[in-house]
Amino acid sequence: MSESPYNLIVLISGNGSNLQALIDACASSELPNTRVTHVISNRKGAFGLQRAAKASIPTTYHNLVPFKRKHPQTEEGTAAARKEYDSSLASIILSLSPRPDVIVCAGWMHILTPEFLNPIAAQGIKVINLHPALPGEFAGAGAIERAWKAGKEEGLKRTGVMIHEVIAEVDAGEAVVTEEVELREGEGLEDLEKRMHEVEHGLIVEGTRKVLEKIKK
Ligand SMILES: Nc1nc2c(c(=O)[nH]1)N[C@@H](CN(C=O)c1ccc(C(=O)N[C@@H](CCC(=O)O)C(=O)O)cc1)CN2
Ligand SMILES: NCC(=O)N[C@@H]1O[C@H](COP(=O)([O-])[O-])[C@@H](O)[C@H]1O
Repeated sequence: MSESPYNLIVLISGNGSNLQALIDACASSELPNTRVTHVISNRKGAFGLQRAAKASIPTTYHNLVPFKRKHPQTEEGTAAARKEYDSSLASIILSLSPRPDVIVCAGWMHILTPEFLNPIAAQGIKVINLHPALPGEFAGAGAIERAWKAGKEEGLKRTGVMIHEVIAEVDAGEAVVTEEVELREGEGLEDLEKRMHEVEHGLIVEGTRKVLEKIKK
């Protein structure tokens, strides 16, 4: 990797354990010459914001409510609000210094619209996402529970985790790295979730490193 550091902006919505994995990797040799320069959450109470603050990483709470208030509470109004919200999110990110090399969705629980994706792509910034499923399976929210149920009810033998490029179609972007996770007969959902999160914490670092290795600084 080059002398000038690689800059990551991480989008979160919750606990931030995957954010923590990235922060720890930057502090070790796992992600050399790399730093998390900003963390953005769509939820004020996200514990990941506290993790960032503890690591002296600047944070932003990007609240959807002010955008919703400007539109009628209809399907169309909500869609318009989300587009304005996403456009604003892109403007916030593009106004930050240093400019990110990669934006990592680490439990970011909003579907990103082209109003976000297009201006970011225009600046040559990659967006990647951690998804607790394999390519083409269980797209969207609640993937772990859906796989667990498929194991119980349909005999599914394995699920997995992937880091993928983010495109408009949800969880359909090219996979950067994947790892299968076996489904164990009689295992409870919480135990599967624990095993999945352990895989996530390693894969988010490996996937970020793979993307950074392709960026020439
Ligand atoms: N355009 C894209 N946006 C996002 C992607 C993507 O691949 N393309 N990945 C997701 C992350 N994600 C799964 O990995 C995901 C998260 C949330 C949802 C979802 O249905 N969210 C609801 C709201 C849920 C909430 O606010 O509690 C919604 O957006 O209406 C789907 C997929 C990140 N975004
Ligand atoms: N569709 C994306 C998705 O469901 N992501 C899920 O959000 C969690 C975030 O945890 P964290 O806040 O502790 O990193 C991850 O564990 C992942 O399974």
